[in-house]
Parts: sequence; C-alpha cells; structure tokens
Amino acid sequence: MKYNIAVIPGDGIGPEIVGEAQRVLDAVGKKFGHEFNYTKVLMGGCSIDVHGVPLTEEALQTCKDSDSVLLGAVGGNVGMSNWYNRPPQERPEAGLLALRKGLELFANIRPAYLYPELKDRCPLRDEVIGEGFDMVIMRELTGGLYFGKRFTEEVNGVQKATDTLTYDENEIRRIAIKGFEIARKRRHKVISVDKANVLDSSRLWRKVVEEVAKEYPDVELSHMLVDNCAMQLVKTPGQFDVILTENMFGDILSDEASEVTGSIGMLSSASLGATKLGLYEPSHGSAPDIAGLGIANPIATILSAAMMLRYSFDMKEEPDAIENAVKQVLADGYRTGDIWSEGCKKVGTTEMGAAIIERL
Ligand SMILES: NC(=O)c1ccc[n+]([C@@H]2O[C@H](COP(=O)([O-])OP(=O)(O)OC[C@H]3O[C@@H](n4cnc5c(N)ncnc54)[C@H](O)[C@@H]3O)[C@@H](O)[C@H]2O)c1
Ligand SMILES: CC(C)[C@H](C(=O)O)[C@@H](O)C(=O)O
Ligand SMILES: [Mg+2]
Repeated sequence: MKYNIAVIPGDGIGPEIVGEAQRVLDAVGKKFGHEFNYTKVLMGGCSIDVHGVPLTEEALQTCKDSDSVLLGAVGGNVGMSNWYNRPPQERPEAGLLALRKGLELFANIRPAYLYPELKDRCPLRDEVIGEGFDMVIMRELTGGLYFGKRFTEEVNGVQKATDTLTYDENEIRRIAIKGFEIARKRRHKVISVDKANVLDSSRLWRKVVEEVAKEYPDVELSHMLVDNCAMQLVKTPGQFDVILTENMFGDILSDEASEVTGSIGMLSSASLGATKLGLYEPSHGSAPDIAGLGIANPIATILSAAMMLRYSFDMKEEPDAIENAVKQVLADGYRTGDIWSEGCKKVGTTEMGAAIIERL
C-alpha cells in the first residue's frame, strides 16, 4: 500500500528527531511492503522566516490532502525575524494551533508509560511507583483557553489582558466519547479532571462526562480536581489509567506525567478528529537548549510514528514491531543523555535511531 505523509520538521531539534522517525518508517515500509511518500511542509518559525507567517494556506492544504501528518516541534527564541517578540497569533506556536484547528483534531492522546528499564530515571521512589506507571492522557485539543477570545487593552491608563475559556456541550461530549472508548481498550477506568469547584466550563464538563458515562457501564468514572491531580500524579501514579481533561490542564499534566516516565523525550502523541487523518508529534517542544547538538532523544517521535501506523493506517504488526524495537533498545542499554544512567551506553540522536532500526 502507498501512504502520503506530510512531514513537518519544524524548528530546533524538530528536523533531527523527525529524520529518525522517517528512517524508522522507511525500515518498516521495507520490512512489511508499504510505500511511504513524504511531502515536506514548512510550519513554525522556519515558515515565518520564509513566508512571514507560521502556517500558509498551501501548507495547511497539503496536510489536509495527506493521509497523515508527522511533526517534530516548533518554536524557540531564535530565527531571523526574532520569533519571540511577535504577538501570539504570529508566533511559531500559532501555526501549530492553526494546524490542529484546521484539521479539526480535537482529541489528543498522550500515553505515559514507565519502561521497567528506565525505573532508575523516574524521580519517584520505588515504593511510590509500585507496580509501575502506564496511563493515557486524553486531552481536548481545539477548545478552551487556547481558542477563546484574547486581547490586551488599556483601561483608564492601566494595561489589561483577557483570555476566555469556553466549551460547549458538543465539544465536551465528543472528547469524552474518545476517552471512554480508549478506556475500554485499556483498564476500564476514566478519571475526568476539571476545576468544577470554581469554573462554569468545568461544571458543564462534569455534567456532560457523566451523561456519556451512562453509555459505558463497563468503565469506572471518577472526577478529580486538577490541583489534586497534579499532586496525585507524583503521590500515587499507579492509580491512573485514562485521564480525560480539557486543553490547558492536559498540556500541563502531560509534561508532569512525562517526567514520571524518565524524560519528556519519551512521550509520544496522536491528535485525531472524526476522520482517519491524524497529526503525530512528540509532546515535547523544540528544545532550543540542545538543538543542533545531535543529542535529542528521538524515541517520542518514533513512538508517535508508530501511533500513526496504528490510528491512521489501521496497522497492527507494524506499530508493534516499532514498539518492541524501542523496548529492546532500552533493554540493550542504549540511552540518549536525558535518560542515561550509570552503566548504560550513551548515544546521540542518529545512533539511537539506528539502534532501533537494527532491532526492527
Ligand atoms: N509541539 C510543539 O511543537 C511544542 C511543544 C512544546 C513546546 N514547544 C515550544 O518549544 C519551545 C521550547 O519550549 P520549552 O523549553 O518550554 O519545552 P521543551 O519541551 O522544548 O524543552 C524542555 C526541556 O526538555 C528537554 N527536552 C525536550 N525534548 C527533548 C528530547 N527529545 N530529548 C532530550 N531532551 C529534551 C529540553 O532540552 C529542555 O531542557 C517553545 O517555543 C515552546 O513554545 C513546542
Ligand atoms: C507549543 C504549544 C502551543 C503546545 C500546546 O500547548 O499545546 C505544546 O506545549 C504541546 O504540548 O503540544
Ligand atoms: Mg505542552
């Protein structure tokens, strides 16, 4: 089969990690007889430098016309046109938000799994980790604060900035359904995270999630306030199976969960909508502090490519093969700097990619 993939290397470490994911996809294609065709798309700071905007209409259209999209990361305080000093809607990150919205990818799946081999990289004590850590954050991705009205004004000589948080019941219902569906394939447990003790949007969230839960009697639902959740993630991480939450809470909690797995360099993600077209990207950013050094961990991006094969292309053996190769590489002691510990082989980005391909 032939598949057309839009590839967005982006900024910072983006091109380095995406390059490894593409090499892994090529190896999978060769092994299983698939053809992956790539179309490179500019998005983020690199697009600002060339086109003056973080995402052009043509770039968005190329993504819409593809079978799936693979993304590295965007942003950073570098670039010819000084990306950081631009207003939010003109910054590299605005390109990413426009892409998610433009492709209507409302469901962001972020799995956080602690490989037994990385237990010593987890900052939590053994008795806290207990049986291990294997959860998924189902994050709403096209609503909430990120897409509300925002403006800065001067009122009576005082600077005032406003961001609004809005959800309607349909937006909540469709992400809740995705959360319960994924829980059905896992340990049948959803913890819905909100701030219903303060926010109207959270009260509606809770009400709609409870309605949806009635259709899933085999899935246990409980609610947790977001501040408590941030604490519980490091106190009793094993209690979580699926966290279902809104956009901003999911952004913050997924970075926290990533550290429990040893490094944000391990956290993959898939963004899905109503069709098979998905966006696959690591949960981390462009890591400007290590860009160009050849030391970034490509595993999150490689695991995101595996998610692409599973969710957009309905493959099974192929993503399993990638995931097993990653497990094997870790068991064989290969580590990039972010997950390295005494006694392991420290490798760079390309060596890690090559070691995974060897084990495919
Ligand atoms: N999806 C995206 O494109 C995305 C996601 C998050 C942040 N960003 C952007 O990235 C820029 C930098 O953001 P930040 O510094 O807050 O977050 P970041 O995730 O880029 O980096 C945080 C820390 O984690 C490390 N890190 C991240 N990925 C790594 C990897 N694969 N291997 C090893 N170490 C890794 C970095 O070196 C850094 O120390 C900002 O402009 C931000 O908006 C983009
Ligand atoms: C870069 C930024 C807009 C993005 C987000 O907040 O969604 C990132 O932090 C992420 O987690 O994918
Ligand atoms: Mg984030």
